[in-house]
Amino acid sequence: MDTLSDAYKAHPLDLGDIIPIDFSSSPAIPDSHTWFQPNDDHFSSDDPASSIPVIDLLDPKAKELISLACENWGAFQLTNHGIPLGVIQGAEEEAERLFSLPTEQKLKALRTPDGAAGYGRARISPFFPKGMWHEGFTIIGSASHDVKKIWPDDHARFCDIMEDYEKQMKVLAERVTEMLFDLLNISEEKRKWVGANDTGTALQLNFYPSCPEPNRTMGLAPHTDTSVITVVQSQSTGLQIFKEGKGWIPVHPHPEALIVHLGDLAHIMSNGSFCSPLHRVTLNEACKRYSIAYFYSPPMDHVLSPLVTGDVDSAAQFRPVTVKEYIEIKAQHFGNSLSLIRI
Ligand SMILES: O=C(O)CCC(=O)C(=O)O
Ligand SMILES: [Fe+2]
Repeated sequence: MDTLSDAYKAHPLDLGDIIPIDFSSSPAIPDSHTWFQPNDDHFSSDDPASSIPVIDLLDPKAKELISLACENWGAFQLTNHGIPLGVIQGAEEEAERLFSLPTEQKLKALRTPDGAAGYGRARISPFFPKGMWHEGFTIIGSASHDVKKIWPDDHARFCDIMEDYEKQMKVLAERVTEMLFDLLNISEEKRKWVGANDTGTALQLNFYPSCPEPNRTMGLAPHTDTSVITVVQSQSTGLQIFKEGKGWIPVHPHPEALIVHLGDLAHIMSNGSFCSPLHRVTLNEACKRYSIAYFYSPPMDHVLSPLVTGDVDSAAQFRPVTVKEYIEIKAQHFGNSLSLIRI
């Protein structure tokens, strides 16, 4: 069975697109990381009332509210999600412990040019002319192979905490995915993979160092996720979601919520009725920011075919593709990928 790592093998990156700069020794923004000039107007105004909805998973109307959020935003914040606070905080503390290490130590676990797991720049970096104020660490399956290189004698704590975090995220992701599939009337046959052990999951730890001139650079550049759903934890502001006609809308993290985004695979499966939102991360002068994203997708050989109802209007918008094929298209064509499979 192919894995997520196999899907990336055909598109190796340059080392320059993998190695982050040493942010601790960058008192100013270097030209390589300058996205905007001081007077550029690129941040939208902030109206907290018109951001993504906060939905209580135990609300009897949760399914309907999720349906509306998926149509309007492709994202929502979820409370009463069942993941203990200790698990969330424990994972964030381990992410912080890892990213606080000296650069030489983190570079021991640098991602290989054709690999998907390990330490490095965001995988979307080659599609942008400028670097991002960000470091990432990707875990696919067990973290121990990479973490042993960083902490030869002390990797068990990190690995155990991340493994437990992933297990709990999987249960939540399955629950939310089943709700989405109920809403879309997806058949038993097409949802058999939910709950299986060979799903295409990945855990992405993100670190955004504090930044001397936050308005001139970028934390994470605009992108859509490839997953069916992504569950993100972060207690800090910075995430923004693009809303057609309104611009970039900040997400104000609810202290007890996790953020759920739909990815391109959900957009394809729903035949475009649910959207995979463009999102980005901005920076802060005073605070560092951490986030952990759990990507949940079907197995690589699963065929995605858009849901088509009996309506004349609902002819399939996308040709059928396997998950692996779509990930390979995205690794090469990034933001144009959906249009490349459009019928
Ligand atoms: O840091 C965040 O809040 C979002 C991270 C994200 O979008 C990603 O890892 O794909
Ligand atoms: Fe994302």
